[in-house]
Amino acid sequence: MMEKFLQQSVDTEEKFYRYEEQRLKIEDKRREAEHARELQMLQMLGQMLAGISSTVSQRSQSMPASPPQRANHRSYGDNFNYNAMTAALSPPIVIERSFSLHRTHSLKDMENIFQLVRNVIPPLTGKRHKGQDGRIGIVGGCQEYTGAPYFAAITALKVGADLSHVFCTKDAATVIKSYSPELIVHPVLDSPNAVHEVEKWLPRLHSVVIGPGLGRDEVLLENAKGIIEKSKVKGIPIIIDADGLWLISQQPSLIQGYQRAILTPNYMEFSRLYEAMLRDPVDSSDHHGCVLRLSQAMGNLTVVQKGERDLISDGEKVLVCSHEGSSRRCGGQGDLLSGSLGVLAHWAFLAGAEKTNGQNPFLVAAFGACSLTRQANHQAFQKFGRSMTASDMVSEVGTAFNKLFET
Ligand SMILES: NC(=O)C1=CN([C@@H]2O[C@H](COP(=O)(O)OP(=O)(O)OC[C@H]3O[C@@H](n4cnc5c(N)ncnc54)[C@H](O)[C@@H]3O)[C@@H](O)[C@H]2O)[C@@H](O)CC1
Ligand SMILES: Nc1ncnc2c1ncn2[C@@H]1O[C@H](COP(=O)(O)OP(=O)(O)OP(=O)(O)O)[C@@H](O)[C@H]1O
Repeated sequence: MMEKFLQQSVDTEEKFYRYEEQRLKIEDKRREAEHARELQMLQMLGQMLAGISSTVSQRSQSMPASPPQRANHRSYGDNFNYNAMTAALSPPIVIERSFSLHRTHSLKDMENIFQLVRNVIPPLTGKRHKGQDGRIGIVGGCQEYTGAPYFAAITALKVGADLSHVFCTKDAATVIKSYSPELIVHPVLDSPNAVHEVEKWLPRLHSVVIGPGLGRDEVLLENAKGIIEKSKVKGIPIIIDADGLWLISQQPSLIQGYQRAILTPNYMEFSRLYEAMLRDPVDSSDHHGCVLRLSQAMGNLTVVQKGERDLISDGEKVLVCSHEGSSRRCGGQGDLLSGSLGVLAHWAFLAGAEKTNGQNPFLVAAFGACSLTRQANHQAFQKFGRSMTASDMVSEVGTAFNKLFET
């Protein structure tokens, strides 16, 4: 009897989600019509953007041969019309963006690219229902690290996702739940059928963030690997951070060529990946070239090299985000970045290249997430100075978002 009831509940839930997906598609079409005029405006802005500050850089002499994945170039959106021939012949473009709200000369540039970010943000309307604005999964959280998945997951909610799931180990789950009643926490990551347990949820997730607080236990890394493989099969945007990047530096082929992936390495993670892929140490006199080459070697997926300036590349362009943050470098800031990127990547992917005026939607999403993280850092630092922690930044996410994107 109980089993029958449970089965019925599962069936009903499945129906609900199928219905919801249909609703989402209809809603998207409506939004597209609504935004047709905005698009026109954006096209004009895009032309200005191209004219203002694009500089063409030379292809690096030491650039490795293009990996075979370049044949699949630009597969981040089904409707994306990309001329692979043109891409193969054109030199990479480096777009410099040095953004500080206190430097008036850069305000115009900033406005242009921020407008592209704004354009992918779904409008808040009374017609949408729970789940439509994003269901994000965070894969990470173990005995040692419970803060990292929490920061990523709560940030996803504060940016505007409707539901935020954490897939973590059993002993991390109660701790993470106790931080926040808003999160949906699955204590499955160290279970014998972990991949299957997470796979069941994948049809309901719009993006997954793999790595915050994952740790380096071999069983957990193996499970993360299985989850990445299943997510790829479903075409879900994947953000890989922290220990997820450790896994990738051991087995790059796991994600190589999957252009719906975004890697967010910090200094150490970038060096590890770069050496694994390029068999050379990072050239500290050519940061742009390094991020460009790493993205190319990975098959043109998006790489966000975090640091004093965030360098974002898809192997063709390099965006630079040096939006003002602060000198405070407490742990957890990268988790805010990956959580916010989970949401923005979904929004940008859904909106497609049309809404981003032909720019790679994942570049636009990454730029938005970097700016947002740095703005939250800046605001929190204004209040707390040296005592600022990642939790203080989480509290600033809403106002930072409004300041940058809701104006
Ligand atoms: N509260 C939490 O639960 C937190 C957990 N975290 C997790 O901790 C795990 C390990 O992350 P780590 O970043 O420590 O791992 P890494 O092994 O990548 O870092 C190793 C060391 O490199 C150092 N390093 C970082 N940037 C550097 C730079 N620019 N120059 C020189 N050295 C540098 C770090 O201080 C660290 O000691 C991840 O799972 C991560 O998600 C972090 O996200 C921080 C917060
Ligand atoms: N020197 C710096 N100056 C200004 N901002 C920085 C600097 N270094 C990093 N950031 C910003 O901090 C954010 C997180 O980067 P960081 O290098 O701290 O990540 P991380 O080490 O992966 O974080 P975590 O502690 O969550 O693992 C990024 O948005 C980046 O822009």
